[in-house]
Amino acid sequence: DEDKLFDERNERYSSSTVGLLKLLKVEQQFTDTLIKYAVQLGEKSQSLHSYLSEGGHQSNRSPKEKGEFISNPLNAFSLIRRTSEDLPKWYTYFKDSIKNEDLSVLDDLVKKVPNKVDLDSAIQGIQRIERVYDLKIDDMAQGVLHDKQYNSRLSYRDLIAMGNMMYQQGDYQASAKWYRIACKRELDDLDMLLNEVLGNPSEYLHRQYIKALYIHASTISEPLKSAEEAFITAENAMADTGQEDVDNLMFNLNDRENDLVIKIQLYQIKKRPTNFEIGCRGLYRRKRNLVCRYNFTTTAFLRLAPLKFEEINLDPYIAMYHEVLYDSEIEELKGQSINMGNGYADKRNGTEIRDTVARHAWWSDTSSVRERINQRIIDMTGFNFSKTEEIQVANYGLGTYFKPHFDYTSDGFETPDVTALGDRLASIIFYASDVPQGGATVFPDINVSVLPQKGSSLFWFNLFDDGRPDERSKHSVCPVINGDRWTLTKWVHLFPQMFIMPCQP
Ligand SMILES: O=C(O)CCC(=O)C(=O)O
Ligand SMILES: [Fe+2]
Repeated sequence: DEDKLFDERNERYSSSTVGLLKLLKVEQQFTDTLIKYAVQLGEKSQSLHSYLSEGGHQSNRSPKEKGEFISNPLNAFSLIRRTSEDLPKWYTYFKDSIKNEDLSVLDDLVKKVPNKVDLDSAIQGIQRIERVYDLKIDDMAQGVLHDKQYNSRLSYRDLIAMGNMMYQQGDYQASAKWYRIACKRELDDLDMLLNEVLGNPSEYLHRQYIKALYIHASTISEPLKSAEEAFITAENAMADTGQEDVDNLMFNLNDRENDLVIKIQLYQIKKRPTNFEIGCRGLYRRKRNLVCRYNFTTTAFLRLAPLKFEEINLDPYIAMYHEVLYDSEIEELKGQSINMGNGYADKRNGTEIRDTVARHAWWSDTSSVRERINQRIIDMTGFNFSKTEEIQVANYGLGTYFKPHFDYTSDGFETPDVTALGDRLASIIFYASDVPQGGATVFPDINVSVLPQKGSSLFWFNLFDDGRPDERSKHSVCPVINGDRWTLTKWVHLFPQMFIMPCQP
């Protein structure tokens, strides 16, 4: 299966809401089948019912409810975690318990569960949301995202999965935070029946929590000692510790007062935010002396239908056109965007697994909507290009983001469109959805941050008049906290604008 794991053409459910909705359907079909055969488990069927009564499993949602459900990263992560880890265990349990029934439906479904890369990306997504927006893991576990309480929370096993990954990555502080909440959750709802099917992670969790706490504490009290050394000490010490001692330690750690001290210490040290993160948090200072007006002048068409126009930044020039995409066009676009590919921000480097930014596609269907949108860009900007040119569509997923980058390609790597038409003079992003939380477009070097507004479009230059790259055009997409982020991207190439924007002598 290794090859399949590293094949970047494989769809990742986590990297788009389109993918997450597909996975929701797989889970639904799977659990429907389990329920159908549950009677034959007799008393054991209790465990299935208690599993399904946990948050998240809910049939009969409307399409709109499904969309909202999946737009919440906690639900999305929980879905990916339990389909990739739990469903295969249920599969085995049913196969072993019900011998004389045909369970071939499950044989096919179990092949569709998310693979390790997908689960890891989902975990990274949650971690990214936590880091970039400086959220508290304690809050997230309870369904609070950026001060907003949602009706969803992470399960005991979700929390352990987060802790394990942070431990693996050597972030013992974050790891201890996740494990700590998991230990509390365990005291609340211990479920023996479920442990029979899914395994009982309790002993392992306690040992991991103790190790993570120890390593984190020693990196603070002995800063000269490396985390590596502390890790080895902790692993060795724990290997020699009997279960009774672990239980005693846990009893102390769970004591209310001790736990409070641990919590305070775990949250004491914070990383300094990058300028990109400050932008994502909406903390840049407001710009002054900018205007909003109607643009009547670009083309003859606009004299009939003026556009609402907002200046975002003067130098380099960035502007926003409001209400330029109709809902009906957006719906048509989404309908045509089922088969999208993984989008990456980094160049491929051997077998390294790259972060997916989003699912995207060149909108290649030569529909009349695409021509209409291209014509609109021509009307808006006065630039010159064929209205049959392709447009890029993107749909973001669980905590996915686009690192700070340039759209011009002068720094070496060339794409076919650039070879044929010249470098990307300007970029135009149409926001095809509102994003309730997160997902801003940020220009970290000039302190500009723009929140997506459905139907509006953002415009900026990547090059100076004479075609030299303008480094201030560096931009990025903040991770989506909650929402379904859709965009259309249009690049305006240099060559066709030759007679519209003459170079300065
Ligand atoms: O979606 C955005 O806000 C920006 C996307 C972007 O930078 C790109 O596609 O190059
Ligand atoms: Fe870009």
